[in-house]
Amino acid sequence: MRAGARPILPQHRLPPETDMNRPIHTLATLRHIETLAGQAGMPLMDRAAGAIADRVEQRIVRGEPILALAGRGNNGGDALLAAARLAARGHRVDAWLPLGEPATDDARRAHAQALAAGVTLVVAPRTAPALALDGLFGIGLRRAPDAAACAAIDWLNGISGHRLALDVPSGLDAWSGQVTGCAVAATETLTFLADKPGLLTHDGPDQAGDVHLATLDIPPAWWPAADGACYQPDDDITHRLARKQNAHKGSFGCVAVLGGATGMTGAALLAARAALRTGAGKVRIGLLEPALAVDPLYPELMLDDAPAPSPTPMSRSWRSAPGSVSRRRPRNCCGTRCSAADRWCSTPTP
Ligand SMILES: NC(=O)C1=CN([C@@H]2O[C@H](COP(=O)(O)OP(=O)(O)OC[C@H]3O[C@@H](n4cnc5c(N)ncnc54)[C@H](O)[C@@H]3O)[C@@H](O)[C@H]2O)[C@@H](O)CC1
Ligand SMILES: [K+]
Repeated sequence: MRAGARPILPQHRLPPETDMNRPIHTLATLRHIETLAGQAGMPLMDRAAGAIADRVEQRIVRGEPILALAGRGNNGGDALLAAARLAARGHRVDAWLPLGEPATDDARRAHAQALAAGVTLVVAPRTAPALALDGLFGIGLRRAPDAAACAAIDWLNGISGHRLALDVPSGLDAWSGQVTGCAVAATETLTFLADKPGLLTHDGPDQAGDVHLATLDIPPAWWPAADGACYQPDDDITHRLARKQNAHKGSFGCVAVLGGATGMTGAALLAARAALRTGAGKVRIGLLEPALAVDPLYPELMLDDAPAPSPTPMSRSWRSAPGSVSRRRPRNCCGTRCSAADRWCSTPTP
């Protein structure tokens, strides 16, 4: 890093980069990391291009046609620089810029390198590619794609080949996960630096396909504490929890789940099962309308009636559970409402 260019974000720490717990950062943090990399002379686009080219070579065999679809920003730059790398490795690569010439210095440099490496610029795709790189828009999407962008996106969505989205599928809002207008339906997304919230929520999971992360070797000290994490437990999570052999359910805390108004038992059960699977020792469900004596899949769950309304004293077990509760019915079907005054909380609803 250049002298004087120090990271300014607090609480630096290593982002946990396991498949089970991938950090999620705000787009502002990613932009800040990008700035630090620029100050340090760290070639992030080159690293992204290398990761893209490696990924492409896992998907196709030499000789199959590749198309790089590039927008005007650095997302397009990623596509063009990857195209340059692939052409230099002997692949057959076309590049299509349906929105016009590159508009950033890095993208212009990538464009020049692509041409120098033998990438063919086309005004319309010549043939159906075996793989297309989607580099129209990344985290710089500012508004719904216009007609020209949607036409290119529609074309891309119509090919039978592999659609590899770079950073995020073009048209998807990298923060909200929403699609307004049109978006690439990727078969796979290679995202850079960290997972984007938009890949994980709303339309994101449907649009992104399989998501892979290329961290681009950012120094761990540059990362602030993550704003969230993509938690992906496998079915055997409990065997990964570090526990003494001589432990029992009383050693790992208690979770209380309240819910299960008439016809809504499932939400309470799912929440309670999730608590068990993530390591809670005792999990009690207070059903507003008792419908079950036991959960046959998770018989270790303790099913109960929801406790009586305050000020009636609650049973000892419910008093020891997190928070205190009232038996007042939720005001919507799933009881989304949480209130400090009412002191009950139940499951969220869309
Ligand atoms: N943030 C980082 O650290 C890194 C960023 N990289 C790449 O750079 C991307 C971000 O690049 P940019 O900030 O240049 O942004 P983008 O390339 O995502 O998009 C910006 C361009 O699209 C135009 N645009 C935005 N919305 C539009 C719309 N609805 N219709 C038509 N044009 C529209 C803008 O005018 C601008 O020309 C990332 O997604 C990633 O692919 C990578 O090179 C690696 C590192
Ligand atoms: K993209």
